Amino acid sequence: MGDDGLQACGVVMEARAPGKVILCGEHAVVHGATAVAAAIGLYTHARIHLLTGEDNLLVLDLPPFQVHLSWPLSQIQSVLDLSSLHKAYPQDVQSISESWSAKLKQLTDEQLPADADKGLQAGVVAYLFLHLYILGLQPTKMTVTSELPIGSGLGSSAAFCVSITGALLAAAQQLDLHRHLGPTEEGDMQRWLDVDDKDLDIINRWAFEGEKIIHGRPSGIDNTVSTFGYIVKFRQGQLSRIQTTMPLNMLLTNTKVGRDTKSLVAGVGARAQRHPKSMAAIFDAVDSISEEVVSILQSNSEESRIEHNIDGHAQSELVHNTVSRSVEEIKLEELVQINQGLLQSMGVSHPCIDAICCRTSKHKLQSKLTGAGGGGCVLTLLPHCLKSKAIEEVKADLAAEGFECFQAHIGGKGVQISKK
Ligand SMILES: Nc1ncnc2c1ncn2[C@@H]1O[C@H](COP(=O)(O)OP(=O)(O)OP(=O)(O)O)[C@@H](O)[C@H]1O
Ligand SMILES: C[C@@](O)(CCO)CC(=O)[O-]
Ligand SMILES: [Mg+2]
Repeated sequence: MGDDGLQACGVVMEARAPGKVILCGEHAVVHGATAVAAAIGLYTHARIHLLTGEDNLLVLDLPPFQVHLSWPLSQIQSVLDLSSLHKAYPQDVQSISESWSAKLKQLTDEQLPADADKGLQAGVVAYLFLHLYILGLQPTKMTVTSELPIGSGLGSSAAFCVSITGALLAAAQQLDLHRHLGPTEEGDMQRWLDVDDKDLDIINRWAFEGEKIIHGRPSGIDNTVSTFGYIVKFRQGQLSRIQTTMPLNMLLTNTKVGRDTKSLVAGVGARAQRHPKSMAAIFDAVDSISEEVVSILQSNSEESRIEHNIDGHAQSELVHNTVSRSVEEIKLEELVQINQGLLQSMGVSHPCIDAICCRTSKHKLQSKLTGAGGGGCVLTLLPHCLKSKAIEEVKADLAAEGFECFQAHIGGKGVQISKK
């Protein structure tokens, strides 16, 4: 018996799914443009315990929200028509119906405190939907914790959906898992298993259905990066992995201004309806930026990083604005600056985001919002030659303004599973 008095029957599965940064193309990607995103080394963990039949409950613990919810299975059965579930099986990905959406909201509202975070309801509805469709009415306890700031542009909603889906499919014994032989991450004693590619696709498709419940109109880029990991180019539901030898270092700064992706995406959609031609031109410009970023990342780096002087002597780096940069870094910085200008034109920047861009430009560094904007996080490109002392100065400058800065590993693996 656990601390909470529940009878776990010994099966525990855990999935971890990374957050992401969008290097370029957010919002425009919802309207068909190309975007480039990368997984970051900050994870959401979903741990599922199968409970014995004595505890006829679905239990959901969300420590970041200090929320503990539990539904008797009999209550769920009395509210929902579960006949559609008999036809469902995990490979057959389904969308939530209007009637299920209304009933799951009702089940959620009965449990959540009246003053609960407004975005939380959608997250809980997504959990109930994914649980009932993937694992059915099996009694379980799910605990979801996260290293990501929630609602800050680093893809917490996608990591939530991907990790829950991974844990549910693992508990349903629907995943082929591979032991990876590489070293475990420093200090991480847990053994993480990779998921077979065909199963990653199923995780991704269910997680997208969860994102739709939280976001309204997601492009699918966030769940795709969280599922597959690495650096990806994404356009109209299609992804291709970007291999690069270019060092991609960035500083992430959290404005700590709360916002939600759903209303920001809706706001850009409304602007596009009011000004279809002008906004289409902006989305086109973003598409060109993303294509250029892809070609820079994929350029034969060693060769093209060498810039030739007029007298024919090669110099490996250019001195641009006092810090040495490769030609690619200079181009990338310009594209980040242009993309941020276009995001401002879409109406998704914020005075705090603008203040961070302005602060970092005083250090000759370029920044843009990442994710949905309206607050949340800002990324700042760090040229590979920038000394750690200079990085500390930028961080101190931003901290003095009340902003929180951090660095994260870029381009790691996507969702993984651990069994106990
Ligand atoms: N650990 C978590 N526990 C419960 N719900 C979560 C968790 N992480 C994310 N969510 C859900 O996701 C919502 C936040 O998603 P939102 O899309 O607004 O921001 P984000 O995903 O962090 O940023 P972006 O979409 O710009 O990358 C929360 O309101 C909640 O519904
Ligand atoms: C704002 C957006 O483009 C990215 C959010 O991380 C929304 C989406 O693509 O789903
Ligand atoms: Mg999100």
